[in-house]
Amino acid sequence: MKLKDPSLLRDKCYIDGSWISADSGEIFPVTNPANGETIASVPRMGEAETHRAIEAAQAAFSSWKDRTAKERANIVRKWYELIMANQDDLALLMTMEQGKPLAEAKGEVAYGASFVEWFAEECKRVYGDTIPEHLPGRRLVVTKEPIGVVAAITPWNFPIAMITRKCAPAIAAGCTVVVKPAEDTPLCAFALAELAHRAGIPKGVLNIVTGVAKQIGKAMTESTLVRKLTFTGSTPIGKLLMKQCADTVKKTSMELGGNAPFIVFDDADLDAAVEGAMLSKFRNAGQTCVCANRILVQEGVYDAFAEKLTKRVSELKVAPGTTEGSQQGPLINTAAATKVSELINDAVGKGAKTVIGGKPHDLGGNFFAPTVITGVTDDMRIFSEEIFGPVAPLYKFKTEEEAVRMANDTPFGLASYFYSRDIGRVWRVSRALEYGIVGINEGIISNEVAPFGGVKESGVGREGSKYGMEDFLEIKYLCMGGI
Ligand SMILES: NC(=O)C1=CN([C@@H]2O[C@H](COP(=O)(O)OP(=O)(O)OC[C@H]3O[C@@H](n4cnc5c(N)ncnc54)[C@H](OP(=O)(O)O)[C@@H]3O)[C@@H](O)[C@H]2O)C=CC1
Ligand SMILES: O=C(O)CCCC(=O)O
Repeated sequence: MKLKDPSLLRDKCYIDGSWISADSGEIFPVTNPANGETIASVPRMGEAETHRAIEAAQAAFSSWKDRTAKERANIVRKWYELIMANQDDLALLMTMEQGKPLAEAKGEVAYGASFVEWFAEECKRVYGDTIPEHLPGRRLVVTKEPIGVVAAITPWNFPIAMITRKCAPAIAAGCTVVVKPAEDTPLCAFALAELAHRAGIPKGVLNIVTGVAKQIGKAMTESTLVRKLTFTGSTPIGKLLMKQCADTVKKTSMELGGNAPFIVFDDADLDAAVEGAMLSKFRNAGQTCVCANRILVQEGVYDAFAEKLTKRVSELKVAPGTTEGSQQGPLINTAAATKVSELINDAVGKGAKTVIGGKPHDLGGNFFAPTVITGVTDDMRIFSEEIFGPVAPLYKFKTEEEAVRMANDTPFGLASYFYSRDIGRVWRVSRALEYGIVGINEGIISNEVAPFGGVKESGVGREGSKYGMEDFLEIKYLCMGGI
């Protein structure tokens, strides 16, 4: 891997401002999902090292929180500038360990950096309140304080943005953080730590620990020093971590699985809907929690939509992420490709029809052919499970009521999308969808200025936007008498 700045490729954990090996000296390999080759080996840490990282974060907390907001803002802003200055190297690291096409990886670096920029600005506006007194001679004041040591556990599908979306608000607010990145994508996390170090983020404020997920998660959740756990990943692990946090009553933020409906009504601009579906469905090879998971199309435009979508899907260039013009890289691992095949086979076995794709790509390995299947119904596994792959299943519906019922027929409630040009329907359906996010005539809803998060079993809390800061703050109420 040829980085412009080779020192961004780190293979040790970052604890208390130093690069550290596991106590045991054990390591595990990081592989390129496009060809299975080992890129680096990183420390296999466990409970003891995680507790030390938490202690370092606790030790750094009091002086970091006592800096003025402007001082913290300037340092975090510097971090943003360094991330953007190293966009090419970070993107290459990401493509090598995660697989997404280089152009998409560059986009994620900018997207990830946008949270750092936003929260550097936002931390100067953590305002409190005054409340009209309830009795004479009293003054009631509300202040907001950083919550303390934060533990963050992040997934492999956005190796930079999921870390910055958590760490930037936490650090800007005055918290200190211990991050456990996914085992598949630790190198981006280390590079972010290296840049944080160069930006002047003091030792102990940001720590990165890699290793045995269960042990690290145990140390993070049982520690009384950790006041908040923020997690992005699967719903079962999110539920497990929430349970583990109960004993020490930690505040939690959970960004969990989705099962996004993408509804196309008869009155939609069909070309716009196809473009929106391409973006929402095939971004990151379908491996996002906000990807369109069920495409519901009204009967009057079903065949036309299927035809137009299939044509666009046939044009997708599948290739290793480092190949010029690649639009879809490999899936993260063999298990992911196997699961996608199983969901398609189940649907086809129950009567669905593969229009294009439907099988592993000719490139072999973890590459999967971009797929459209029609005639999909709600008794198939694919209706209720997160696909996390490049498969567009098309369901047919007759009425608006039926579409809304199908859309809400899931325990998940993260992102939803619909295309319509009827203003009355736009308001009705927006209100009826039980989701944290609704994209209306829009396939990409993620950005740093808007609140990202779900309802039902998709999670708790919001990331990004002014609301994303609140999750790392505690309210303190001062009641002054004798005035
Ligand atoms: N909502 C979302 O954005 C995401 C959803 N998913 C969904 O989950 C499926 C499985 O993906 P997967 O990567 O296995 O998701 P996981 O939920 O298992 O992994 C997410 C993070 O949690 C960590 N983790 C796993 N088990 C524990 C534990 N017991 N204690 C503490 N941390 C733990 C992982 O570590 P490690 O990597 O070391 O195992 C990783 O850092 C996907 O196919 C997709 O459907 C996956 C990723 C993101
Ligand atoms: O899939 C996820 O893990 C959520 C990130 C997606 C996004 O920010 O758009």
